Amino acid sequence: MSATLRLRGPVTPASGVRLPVAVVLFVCVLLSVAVQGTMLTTPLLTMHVFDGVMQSRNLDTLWVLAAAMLVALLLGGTLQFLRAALLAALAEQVGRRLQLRALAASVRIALGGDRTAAGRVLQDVSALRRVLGGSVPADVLDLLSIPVAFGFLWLLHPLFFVVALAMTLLQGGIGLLADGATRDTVAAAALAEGRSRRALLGRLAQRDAVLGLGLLTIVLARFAPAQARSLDARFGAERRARALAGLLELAVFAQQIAIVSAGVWLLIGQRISPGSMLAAATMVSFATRPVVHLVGHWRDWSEGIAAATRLVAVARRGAPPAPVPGDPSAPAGLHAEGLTLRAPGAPKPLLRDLGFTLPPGGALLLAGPNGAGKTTLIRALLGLAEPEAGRVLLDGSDTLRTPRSETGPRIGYLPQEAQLLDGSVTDNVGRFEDAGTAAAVAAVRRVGAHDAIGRLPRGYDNAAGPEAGLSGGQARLVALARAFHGAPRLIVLDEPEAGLDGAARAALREGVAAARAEGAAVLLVSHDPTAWRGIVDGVLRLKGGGDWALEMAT
Ligand SMILES: Nc1ncnc2c1ncn2[C@@H]1O[C@H](COP(=O)(O)OP(=O)(O)OP(=O)(O)O)[C@@H](O)[C@H]1O
Repeated sequence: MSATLRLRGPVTPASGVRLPVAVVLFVCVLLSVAVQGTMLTTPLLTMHVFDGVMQSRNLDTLWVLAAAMLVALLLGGTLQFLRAALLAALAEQVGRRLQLRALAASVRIALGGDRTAAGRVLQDVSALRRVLGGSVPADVLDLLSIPVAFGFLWLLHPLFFVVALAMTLLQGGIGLLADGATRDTVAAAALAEGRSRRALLGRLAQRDAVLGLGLLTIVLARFAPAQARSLDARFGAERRARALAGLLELAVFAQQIAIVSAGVWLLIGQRISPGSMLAAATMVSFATRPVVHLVGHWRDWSEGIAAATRLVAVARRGAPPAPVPGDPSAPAGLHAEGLTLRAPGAPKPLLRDLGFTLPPGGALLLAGPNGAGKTTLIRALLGLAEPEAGRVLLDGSDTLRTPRSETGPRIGYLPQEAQLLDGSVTDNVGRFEDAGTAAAVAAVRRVGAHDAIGRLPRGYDNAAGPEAGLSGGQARLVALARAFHGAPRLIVLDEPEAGLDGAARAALREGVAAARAEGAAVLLVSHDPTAWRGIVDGVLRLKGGGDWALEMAT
């Protein structure tokens, strides 16, 4: 079945039948109805054996009925196997699709500053995949058998119907109780656990400071209480869950006793036949079994629902802003108007009503004291953060509301941290495009880093990702070259001189001048404006408290 139903990712017609999720779900529902149909024949045949064969003493009828039961069971088993295969393929496909979408959304949410929600996304995707791939979907589909089983019970005798209904409600009630008693605690414990684990991992990344300054004991002492609290909450929830699981077992026993007692009472009053009583006992367990299963696995589905709810919220929050068409009346280059920015949770804006135009070939230096909002402004200019008011246009395209696939290639950006990805120097400089080594070498040369790259053990083929072991300065040179790659229309450099030696700084200034000459608009943050005199056209100075000034060189 899975060979023809290749539901993983985008399926090519040659590799198997392409089935939409809705169709697979519909087939699963049909299969479930068929499975339930075959299962429900068992009590009916049992009734016939008891009432017919016992009276007629005809063994031939017994063999026929036994063979019919066997066929029904085999058919039911086969259909159940097919349904399980379909559900597994469905879970796999949904999981894969979800993972990529959720990851994209979580990156956007992390950009907005909520790293906790972003970090939890992959955990939630695995929780949901576990639930979808487990027994819960089949149990939910088995709920379809409940109305049919109840209908049969009513026909056998309304008392059986009443007993079954009471038992189903009791077991469902236990499930709701278990969920209500533990869901919030388990969710809060998981959240606290994830948060403290991430905080600890963050400290591990600062290993030199932690060990060198003898801070390890303090770090662990801070981690321990939060971890203990979340474990206490989790263990408490599990204790309650175990107690309720015991209650559920009692309810199942009570159901058997109740149905047998009702059957015997009806039998004594000669209101039903012995076969009906046996059929009712089997039918009641059919009616209540899906509920008992779901209640038994309440934690799986309750965690799955919580994970799905969070993922939907993440997808909504992480959706890219609705695209807007370009503004043909806007000036060429970078144009900001009415820009007001506020740091998350801050009472006052960092910047108020900022407006300027940086034409192609122009260069501005962004200056201001620490914390004045230079990086925040850069992120708003690049469309990475939404301003409180105003808009930013690059050659008429709104940088926030134009698809990144259009604006990304027109922008060169050096963030404060190099942020290199797994791959070689060439891959990182060339943004993993197939532009070839020549374009990467040209960008590296432009920032004067060719010799430095040549000194790496494998030169341009050297690994450059976060685990590659490049020095801070080497990583920064690679990131700097990436910002100049492919003749971007706008080059934004956040403190580009940080970590560079004197020769590299001089080469950088030459690179900026050359990029300007080729028509790029350049904006760079520096705490040393004098070093850039003659290379930039002016200084955009952030003064703190929302004030700013544009000082053009005369
Ligand atoms: N995600 C955030 N959450 C809360 N506050 C933030 C966040 N990002 C920035 N801020 C605040 O906004 C202010 C400006 O920060 P920003 O990094 O833009 O300053 P900067 O001018 O680049 O500083 P520096 O020169 O030190 O790099 C700071 O007070 C900072 O604490």
